[in-house]
Amino acid sequence: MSVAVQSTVSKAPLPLPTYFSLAEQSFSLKKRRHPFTSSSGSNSSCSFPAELSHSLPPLTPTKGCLSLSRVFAQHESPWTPLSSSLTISPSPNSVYDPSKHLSYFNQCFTNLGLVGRGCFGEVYKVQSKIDGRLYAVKRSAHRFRGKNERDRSVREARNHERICPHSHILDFVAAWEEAGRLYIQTELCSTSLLLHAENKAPGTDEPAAWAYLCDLLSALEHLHSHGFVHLDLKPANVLITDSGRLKLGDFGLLMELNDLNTESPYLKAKEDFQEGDPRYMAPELLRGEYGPASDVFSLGVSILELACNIEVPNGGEGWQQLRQGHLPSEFTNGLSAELQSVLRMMLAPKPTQRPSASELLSLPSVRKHRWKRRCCLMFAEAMLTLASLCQSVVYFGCRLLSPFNLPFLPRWTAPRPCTPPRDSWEGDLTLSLTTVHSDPCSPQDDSVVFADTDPELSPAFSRRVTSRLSLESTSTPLSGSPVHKHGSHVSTPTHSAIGDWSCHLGLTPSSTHSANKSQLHGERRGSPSSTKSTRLCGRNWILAGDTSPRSSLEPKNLLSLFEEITAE
Ligand SMILES: Nc1ncnc2c1ncn2[C@@H]1O[C@H](COP(=O)(O)OP(=O)(O)OP(=O)(O)O)[C@@H](O)[C@H]1O
Repeated sequence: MSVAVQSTVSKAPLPLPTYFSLAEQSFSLKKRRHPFTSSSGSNSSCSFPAELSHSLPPLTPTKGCLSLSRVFAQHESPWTPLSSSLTISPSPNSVYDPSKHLSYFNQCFTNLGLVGRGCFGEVYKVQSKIDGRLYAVKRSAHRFRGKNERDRSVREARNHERICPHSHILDFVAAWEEAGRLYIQTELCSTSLLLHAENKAPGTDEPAAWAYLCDLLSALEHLHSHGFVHLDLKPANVLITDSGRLKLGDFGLLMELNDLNTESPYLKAKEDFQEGDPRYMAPELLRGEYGPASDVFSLGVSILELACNIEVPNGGEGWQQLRQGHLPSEFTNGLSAELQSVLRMMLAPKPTQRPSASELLSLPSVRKHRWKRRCCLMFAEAMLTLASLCQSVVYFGCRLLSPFNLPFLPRWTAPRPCTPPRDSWEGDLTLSLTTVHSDPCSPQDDSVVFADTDPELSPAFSRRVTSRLSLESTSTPLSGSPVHKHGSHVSTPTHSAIGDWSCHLGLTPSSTHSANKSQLHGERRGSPSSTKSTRLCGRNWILAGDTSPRSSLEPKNLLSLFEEITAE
């Protein structure tokens, strides 16, 4: 059989995508990446591969001359709203005062820290000062160095805004430009599907793969039915909410199907269709053809990768074979015949042979799994809402009872802020003139963000990375189905507290998840506890080496407190 395969493959090799470099020739077991390097791995548009970005020494700060972006003042744009959500409504709802020497971001949000980084942007968890909710804000990694770079970022924001809301599409909130950078505000998720998959134990995970397939087919069906194609579908561009729901994001390459007939302002050349990640790229894109079937192919490759827990090749024989309709049997043999047959349909070499997203959703095998998936999500989301309610009731109950000094109630102290002591982007605009080092991809850039949060962390970059790792792991779920392993609701102000509560309710059995959260808070405040390790003891958090009684009321120990009272 392998002889037959080889002869077919060698007959008609496909042309390689223009941006192929450092091609990985065959399928291999999944590698773990550094969470704060580019999430897209070998995305061709990045200047260097993710693996290299953290092995190279950090760039030394430039002392001699100002970077080009600082010399040419045209990049120093004032705050400019880009989304209709900011231009139509009475935009910053009185929180923003343009006469103040503070950026829109700093006036309207509290920055709670870095949650991820891609080739083009850094993503921060923030709390809105307007509605108190938690959001993610993606800021371009550096000031625009030219029109093309700006166009690419603005296109992503405008594309995202054009999509009608859907339960499996990342919610867009707003976009604006300030000081030569683009900011996109979206709903906050836990992590990306890529990072989630990399934290899994090796081996196949078919139930999870069916769940991912159902969610992403729904997202594609929605996009395609509204006349759009994503053209960059891959696990790095999919996010997971705390309930485990998948959300398709990153609409930088989104195309409207009508754009073929009309004059598209952005994509014209054949090479423009090859901007996506070659590992997931449909073969017809190399000929400059695109359509909904290209997304179905990319989804097929993503599901193959996630189901078998493998790295898919970005070039060579393995890449060619996959585009000739040959699945890597050494990995797919462990999958059920049902899933293999769905994958075969999605990975058909000719776009006309591939079923559409809605046809796939109506297959009996998919319908069966979709029904189960809906039930799981409903349950997970109901539990999160319940946990949120319980938490609020207990919180307000304790606050009401605290004046009575009841012996079973812990002494009330104001909740400790979970924000860094200094707004990390404070002086974002003024810094542009005073800070000399400005390389977007170098770690020093983050010293602006994390400076003075912990004196121990400042001198050594490696420790700062540790800090960021713990930050990242607060939002990265552990192995297993995400449905049962996330803790908190995404967009309520009580996000982290709910997470701890749902941990008690069995939704988040990840001790490291919350442990890191605890560590994170310690590190951010620069308290002595930041260097102590945390461990889980029964239902209470103990700081190893910390023998002092916990005086503050924390949601983590409220449940055990109430259990003790009931027992008495
Ligand atoms: N809404 C969000 N909520 C939580 N985390 C997010 C969110 N958006 C992005 N992230 C995190 O930030 C990382 C980088 O984001 P993203 O991939 O959008 O950046 P990018 O520069 O566009 O990346 P790419 O290199 O794929 O173009 C993601 O992998 C994810 O871990």
